[in-house]
Amino acid sequence: MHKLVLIRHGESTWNLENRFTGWTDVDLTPLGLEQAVSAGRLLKAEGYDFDLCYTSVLKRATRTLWHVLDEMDRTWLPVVHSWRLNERHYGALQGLNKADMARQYGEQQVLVWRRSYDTPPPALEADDPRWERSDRRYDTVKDGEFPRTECLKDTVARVLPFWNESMAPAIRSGQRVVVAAHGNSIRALVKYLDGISDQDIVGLNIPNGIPLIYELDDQLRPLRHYYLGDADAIARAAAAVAAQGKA
Ligand SMILES: O=C(O)[C@@H](CO)OP(=O)(O)O
Repeated sequence: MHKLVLIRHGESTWNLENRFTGWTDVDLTPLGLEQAVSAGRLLKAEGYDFDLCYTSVLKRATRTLWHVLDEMDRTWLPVVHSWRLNERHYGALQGLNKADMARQYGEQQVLVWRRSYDTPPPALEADDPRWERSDRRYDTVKDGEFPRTECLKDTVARVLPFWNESMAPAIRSGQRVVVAAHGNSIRALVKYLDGISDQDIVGLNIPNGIPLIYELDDQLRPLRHYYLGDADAIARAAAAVAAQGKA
C-alpha cells in the first residue's frame, strides 16, 4: 500500500482578496504561512515521512512546501517543480474579484467559470500584459501547450502526462511522495484517481493547507482518502471555498 499526500497551498493574498488567481504568482498571507506550518507539524506528529516532493512553479505552493518540510526537518529532500502542477489558468478573469463578477454576471455564470468541467473562462489575448508566455520559468512549455485560459478538462490533460511519467512511477517504486499544489490541479488529480464524473467534480472544493491523504494499492488505485485534522473545521473550510463565487 502506498500513501500519497496532497496539500493545497495556504491562503494566498488573492484568496484573501477573493480574486481569480490562476497562474498569477501571488504569495501567502500570514495566515497562509501559519496553515503551511500547521500542516507540517501535523504530518510530523502523525508519523509521516517523505522521499520525494512535487510542487508547481508558483511561489504560494512552493513556499507552502518549504514550510511543511521545515517543520518536518526535511528541507534536504529532493523537490521537483513542474508547471503542469500549476493552478488552472483563469484566462481573462485573472485579477478580477469573484464576488464582483457574481454581481455583474450572476452566480450561475461564476459557478460555470469556476467549476464546470469543460467550459473555460474567457481567454487572455496574446498582447495582454497578464499573459505569462515571456516568463522564463515557462521556457520549456511548447507554444501549442501554453494556455491562455483553461477549464478543468484542460488542466487534467496537462497534469496527467506528468502523473504518468514522473509521479506514478516514483510512487510505484516505493518513494513516499508529498505534493504541494493548487485547488484545481489537485481537483484534476483527484478526479482522475477517484474516477469522479464530470458532473460530480463541480461540487468538490479543496481547502487551503490541509493534508489530503490517498491510500493507493499496487496499481495506484485509491483504497481510501481522508484529510488530516478536525473534520468539522475542514468541512467549513471547503464550504468557504465554494462560497467565494457568491455575490
Ligand atoms: O483563483 C484561483 O486560481 C482558484 C484557487 O484560488 O480559485 P477557484 O477556487 O475559484 O477555482
